[in-house]
Formats: sequence, structure tokens, C-alpha cells
Amino acid sequence: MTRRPHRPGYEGCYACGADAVGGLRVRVVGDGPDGLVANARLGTSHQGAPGIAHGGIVAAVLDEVISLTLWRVLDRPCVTRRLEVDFLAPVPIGRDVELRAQCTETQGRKVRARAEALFDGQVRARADGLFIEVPEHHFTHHRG
Ligand SMILES: CC(C)(COP(=O)(O)OP(=O)(O)OC[C@H]1O[C@@H](n2cnc3c(N)ncnc32)[C@H](O)[C@@H]1OP(=O)(O)O)[C@@H](O)C(=O)NCCC(=O)NCCSC(=O)Cc1ccccc1
Repeated sequence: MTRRPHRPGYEGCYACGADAVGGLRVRVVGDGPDGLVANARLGTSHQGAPGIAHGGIVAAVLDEVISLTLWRVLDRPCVTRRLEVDFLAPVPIGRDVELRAQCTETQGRKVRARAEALFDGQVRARADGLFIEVPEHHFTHHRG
């Protein structure tokens, strides 16, 4: 079967792929009618300060769990156009961080979604995203 490029399964993906050196290894652990639950365990190469994940990395895991959710809920190829992140408290490295995402609205090609990163039951960061549906060739015509 031909792999559809917007779907999870690209092992080179920095956020979810098994082959990405130093990657974030976001993995889905549960799903519901309109969202997903995932985990990530960040490491020393993801720090911004001792023991604390860099904010850009936190944004990346939130972006990824939304992307995985849109695949699961909509099965439409969508990419991130805008991502707004609130960093509420530090996200530690070396421990599992829980990620939750939901698709909140679809309007034509525009899809809105939100995600949270939780540790010790506390929301440490949250994101609101605008994603845009694209044709499948979006994922193939930029190959170097
Ligand atoms: C394709 C597109 C996203 C959109 O371009 P076009 O097709 O030319 O579309 P256009 O610019 O016309 O906008 C469409 C509609 O949206 C509206 N609107 C726009 N902005 C705003 C706003 N701020 N606020 C509100 N609305 C806004 C705009 O008015 C329009 O509305 P209308 O329809 O008139 O009512 C292009 O900008 C692009 O390629 N960006 C790079 C994407 C990229 O690389 N992302 C990162 C990698 S992906 C990733 O990491 C996750 C992932 C991983 C693995 C697998 C999958 C996912």
C-alpha cells in the first residue's frame, strides 16, 4: 500500500519518527472521539536550561500532537499555518510529559485545534493552532 505522506509513519520526522537522531519520539497512547493523548520524554539535547525543556521543543511536541490528531480525526492533509503557545510552567526533561489535543473547528480548508502539555497533572503549556488543508503534493514537491 502506498503511504500517504501527510500521515504518521515518516520515520525521519523530528517529532515522531524513530529514525530522527535526537528526535522527540512523540507517541500516541490513547484516543477519543475528537482528540488524542500522547506522551513524550524529552532529553538532555532538548534543554533550554538545566533540566528544563527548551520552549521551541515544547512548541514542537504540541504542534506534533495536533498534527497527529488531525490525521486521526479528519484524515485530511493539513499543515501548521499559525501556532500560539502559552508557556505556563517549566516542562522537565527525563520524565514522561502527557500531551492532549483536540480539533475544535473546521471551516473549509481552515482547521483550528488546541493542545496541552501536562506534567504531574498540571498544564505546563498549551497551544492554539490554525492548520490549513493542502493537496498531497505539498509533502512531495519540496524534496531536495
Ligand atoms: C499551504 C499554506 C499553509 C497556506 O497557503 P495557501 O494555500 O496559499 O493559503 P492562504 O495563505 O490563502 O491561507 C488559507 C486561509 O487561511 C487564512 N489564514 C492564513 N493565515 C491566517 C491567520 N494567521 N489567521 C487567520 N486566518 C489565516 C487565509 O486568510 C485563508 O483564508 P480563506 O481561505 O481566504 O478564508 C502555506 O502558507 C504553507 O505552505 N505554509 C508552510 C506550512 C508549513 O511548512 N508548516 C510547518 C510544517 S507542518 C507541521 O509541522 C505539522 C505536520 C507534520 C507532519 C505532517 C503534517 C503536519
